[in-house]
Amino acid sequence: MRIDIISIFPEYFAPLDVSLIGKARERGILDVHLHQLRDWAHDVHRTVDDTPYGGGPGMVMKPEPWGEAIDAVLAADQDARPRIIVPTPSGVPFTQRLAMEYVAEPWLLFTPARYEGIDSRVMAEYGSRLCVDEVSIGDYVLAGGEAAVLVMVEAVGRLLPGVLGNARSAVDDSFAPGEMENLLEGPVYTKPPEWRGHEVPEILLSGHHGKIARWRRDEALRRTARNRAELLAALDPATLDKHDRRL
Ligand SMILES: N#Cc1c(-c2ccc3ccn(Cc4ccc(CN5CCCC5)cc4)c3c2)n[nH]c1N
Repeated sequence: MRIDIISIFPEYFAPLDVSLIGKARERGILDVHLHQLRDWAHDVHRTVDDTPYGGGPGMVMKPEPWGEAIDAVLAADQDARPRIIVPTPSGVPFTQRLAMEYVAEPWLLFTPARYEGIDSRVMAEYGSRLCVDEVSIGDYVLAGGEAAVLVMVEAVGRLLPGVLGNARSAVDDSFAPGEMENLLEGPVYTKPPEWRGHEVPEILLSGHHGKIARWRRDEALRRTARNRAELLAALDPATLDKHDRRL
């Protein structure tokens, strides 16, 4: 998978050099290209913003630098077309299901903005011939889109084949489509068996895999009911057997 990111703060993406994503890049599973938007702002001050038409707070990012920058990225591979992902507070929710859709794409182009966002003509220009998604990572307001790109790149990158390794499968994730979809993970434990008077639940030491699976599902249901009751309502009744309903 190729990922391009255009930003006025490319240094914001230093975290993509480390850990899971950094290793995936070293192994050639992921190919990340960072671009400084100001390289396509040709005035002496490398200006990328201006006042909003119609008045209103803040500044809006000018269309010209973005248009030239996106054209330059598209020219990198004229036989392919990236899916463009625009982080914005007014976008569709970014979910595990959307991450699974994105991991199937060979090429993603992220356009994190600052100020009050990008002149709307930019995505109108590319939306006529490319897939352009406006996406939000949550119902709170950030100062720009870079943090959202870090979140999305990690959520998508960890799903790439070979990134998580054999020890872990994304299929077991919370929110992953399937039986565990809409269920939060339950508690996890490791050695020692007793720590400051706190013991590991006996069932987990029993070696009885069927009972352990049932206990984990019960705990997942309890935590979901406690922290995200609305997700329980979305659970397919067929996946809730009589035992679950007892909880
Ligand atoms: N993903 C995601 C995001 C973002 C996000 C993503 C990208 C940018 C680019 C700039 N900002 C700052 C900003 C702040 C307020 C507004 C609303 N204004 C009211 C009047 C006109 C707009 C628009 C932008 C961004 C914020 N915030 N929260 C998320 N989940």
